[in-house]
Amino acid sequence: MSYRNITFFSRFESDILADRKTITIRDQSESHFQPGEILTVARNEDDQYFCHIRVNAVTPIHFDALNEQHAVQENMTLEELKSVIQTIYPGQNEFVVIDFTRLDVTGNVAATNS
Ligand SMILES: CC(=O)Nc1cc[nH]c(=O)n1
Repeated sequence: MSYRNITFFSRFESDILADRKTITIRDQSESHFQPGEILTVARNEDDQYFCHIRVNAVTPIHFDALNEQHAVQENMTLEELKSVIQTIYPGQNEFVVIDFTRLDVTGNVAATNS
């Protein structure tokens, strides 16, 4: 079976593999993912595969509505999160929050609390 792809910057890889990062905030160009969909995850810099994730929810959000809960789910402070998003997407305000669960190599949910 083939899955759609998503990439993350390599600096996020360790947090994703440790289940410390369980959301990603993307612009409209990546708002097409669907709840229940399984995605193949690779590093943005070298396209190296590193895991699969299951999409739990895709929720529109304005930049100004980002809050502490999002920051916790990104394993960042809110200040860091807003800075990261403004750097990746300069001048943009409309995003989606993609809530995801990492899958283990057998395709099962990896974390025990999901
Ligand atoms: C490659 C890329 O855009 N990666 C991003 C963007 C926003 N959030 C995130 O976790 N990763």
